[in-house]
Amino acid sequence: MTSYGILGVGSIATAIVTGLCDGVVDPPEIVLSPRNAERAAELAARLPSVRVARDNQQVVDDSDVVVVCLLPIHAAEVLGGLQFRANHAVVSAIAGLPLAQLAGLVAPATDIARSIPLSAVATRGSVTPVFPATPAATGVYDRLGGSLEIANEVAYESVSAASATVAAYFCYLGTIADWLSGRGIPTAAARRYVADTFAALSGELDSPGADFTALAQAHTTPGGLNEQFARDLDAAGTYDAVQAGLDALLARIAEK
Ligand SMILES: NC(=O)C1=CN([C@@H]2O[C@H](COP(=O)(O)OP(=O)(O)OC[C@H]3O[C@@H](n4cnc5c(N)ncnc54)[C@H](OP(=O)(O)O)[C@@H]3O)[C@@H](O)[C@H]2O)C=CC1
Ligand SMILES: O=C(O)[C@@H]1CCC=N1
Repeated sequence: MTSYGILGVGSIATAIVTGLCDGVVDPPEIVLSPRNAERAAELAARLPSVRVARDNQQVVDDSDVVVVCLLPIHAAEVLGGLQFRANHAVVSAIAGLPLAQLAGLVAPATDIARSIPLSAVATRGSVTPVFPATPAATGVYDRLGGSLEIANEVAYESVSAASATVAAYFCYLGTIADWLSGRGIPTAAARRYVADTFAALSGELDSPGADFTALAQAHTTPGGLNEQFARDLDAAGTYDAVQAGLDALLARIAEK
């Protein structure tokens, strides 16, 4: 079975390792980089097929597929200091690091893919965009809820921008909950109400075609409150700001 090495054991690596191993009958062997020792040790203690390497080079030496979960600011320094083999496969989760730059850092390895995992891979509950769809990349993510092949790197970068809208989504929900608690609803109850409301609605996203206009329409009582709120946000430029923010993300991602 393919053995995996993970460089950078933070949030997304924890989700990937958990999804690959937790509750899995025949989990893969995984070796973790030692930095963030507490997190790595916790994973190794909890998951029998996971161990912690003595250094980053041992992660690379002991694995067939190296999954890179480093922060962008650390990538060049860390990867540039490691010796890869020509037969290594590399799967990067680093946002904004293009294939051409990765290739320079992991040479002589040439089997390289980029990917955009979300934390729901921990429960094998989300599909991960990959480019290109190398067997190593689809091999990892097909164990974690599926992989979505993106046609080219330009399109991949747009998907990468779109994937970075999650924190703002929670800020939106938090604003509603805070507004409620500011009006006397106990904070815990306000948060619970907002969370339950949107958790219940998330089932509607499974509708065929995920037509967001139709979904909005289905919740718009003519002359009603939803209609007013959506119109007010539109008039305030909220949706234009979403588009502008996405444009700015893409510009940052595409800046080499
Ligand atoms: N979080 C997410 O939802 C997603 C993240 N990504 C990408 O994944 C990457 C990691 O993000 P995330 O997990 O959130 O970040 P984290 O900061 O949680 O994880 C990065 C980890 O790298 C470790 N690290 C730093 N220097 C070294 C080194 N020299 N050798 C080995 N490990 C090192 C850090 O250790 P220490 O804490 O000790 O500094 C930290 O544990 C980023 O490039 C991000 O763009 C992509 C998709 C989603
Ligand atoms: O916010 C970030 O930078 C990373 C990339 C996509 C999701 N999280």
